[in-house]
Amino acid sequence: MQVHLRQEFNPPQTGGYSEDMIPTVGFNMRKVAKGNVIIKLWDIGGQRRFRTMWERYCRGVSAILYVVDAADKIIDKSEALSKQAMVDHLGLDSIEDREVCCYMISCKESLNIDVVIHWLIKHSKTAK
Ligand SMILES: Nc1nc2c(ncn2[C@@H]2O[C@H](COP(=O)(O)OP(=O)(O)OP(=O)(O)O)[C@@H](O)[C@H]2O)c(=O)[nH]1
Ligand SMILES: [Mg+2]
Repeated sequence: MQVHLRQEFNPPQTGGYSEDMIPTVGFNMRKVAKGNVIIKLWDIGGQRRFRTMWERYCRGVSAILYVVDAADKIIDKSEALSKQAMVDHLGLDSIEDREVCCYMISCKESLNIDVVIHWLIKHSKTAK
């Protein structure tokens, strides 16, 4: 899943939505309210056949968020890749033209999700 964040000041959409545990086809868009900030998230399909459309969704966004399965091993499972191993595998230390950070998260355990949201808000264009 790729989440592209764009900060806006539109009112949030009301009403609930269902979360499907199926691969993303095309994209999903959600607006999430956090304090007085509205975060507009674009969830883009990660399958190879969708990757040509990624660039289109990156224009003008505040942040690009890659959710990487720790080499098919997930943080809430004992065999997960360590954070440093993940950073090394992705070559994140060599990126110099933009701010990059890596968090180990678990959607299942709601681990570090709030930290990621806080980072996104702090680094959004209009927040500076
Ligand atoms: N244990 C565990 N499983 C997870 C976690 N997050 C997602 N999963 C599982 O991983 C599988 C894939 O999750 P998705 O959210 O569909 O993956 P995705 O990256 O959005 O995939 P695409 O939509 O194809 O890009 C599902 O079976 C989820 O239940 C997590 O934090 N822990
Ligand atoms: Mg998905």
